[in-house]
Amino acid sequence: MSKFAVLVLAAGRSSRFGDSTYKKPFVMLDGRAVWLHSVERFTGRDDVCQTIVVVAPEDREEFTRKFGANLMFMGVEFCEGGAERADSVRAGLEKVSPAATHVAIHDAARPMVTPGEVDRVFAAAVETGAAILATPVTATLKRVVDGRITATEPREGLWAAQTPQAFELGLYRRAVEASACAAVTDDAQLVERLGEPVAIVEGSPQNLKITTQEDLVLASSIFASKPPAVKKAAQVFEEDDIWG
Ligand SMILES: Nc1ccn([C@@H]2O[C@H](COP(=O)(O)OP(=O)(O)OP(=O)(O)O)[C@@H](O)[C@H]2O)c(=O)n1
Ligand SMILES: C[C@](O)(CO)[C@H](O)COP(=O)(O)O
Repeated sequence: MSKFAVLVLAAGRSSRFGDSTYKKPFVMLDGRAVWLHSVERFTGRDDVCQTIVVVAPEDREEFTRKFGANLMFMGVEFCEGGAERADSVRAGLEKVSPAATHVAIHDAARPMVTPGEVDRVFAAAVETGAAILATPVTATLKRVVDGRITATEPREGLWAAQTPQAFELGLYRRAVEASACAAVTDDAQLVERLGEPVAIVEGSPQNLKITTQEDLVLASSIFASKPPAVKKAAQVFEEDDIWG
């Protein structure tokens, strides 16, 4: 049976999150910290052998003080991330258990991912070696220079990448080793650079990444729009659509 090590990335600067006391992985959403929602999508899965939260060095002390009990109760590990996303991924990779056959990398800032989406992207990664959640681009895309439209870009074939992004572990280690210190904004890019195929698994726009304060409002309204009983029951039974 395939076993996934899951890296939940929470070590960013939240610079687009505006004036907030806490960085976005640590703000409350529907009564729990954003990072906790994300981690809960993976802990307790039979195909997950390890979950590692990656936090910024400057957040380590407060994170362990506030959430140490949660980590211990859930059997979740943590490590310090780096200045760039790829540095945080490398730090997490160094802790991956020898029992793992695959690695999944998930933004802590994407707390709305559903168990069914995780099922599908994990299955695709086992089948193909590399897979990511994504949604087809539906907006009309404009290229803008100095506040003026300079072109309308064709959107045919364009998808917006999400996470989890999941890979056969050996493949991903090769991709990271070959990448030097590439400035990449997602994890699939490193595998693409090897010339290896990465499968797309269609997700939902509800698997939004909390980047700005407005995204937090959107995420809160999605939670609020679901009857608590259904949401709770679904969470207990891990149904595909936990939103009922
Ligand atoms: N060096 C980094 C950069 C990002 N992340 C994580 O990767 C996810 C997606 O990144 P992003 O939304 O860009 O988060 P930030 O980098 O914090 O946001 P910003 O660019 O606004 O500072 C987030 O959960 C973030 O914590 C990380 O672990 N380490
Ligand atoms: C990984 C990602 O969430 C896929 O859309 C996105 O690339 C993260 O980018 P960011 O610049 O770190 O927000």
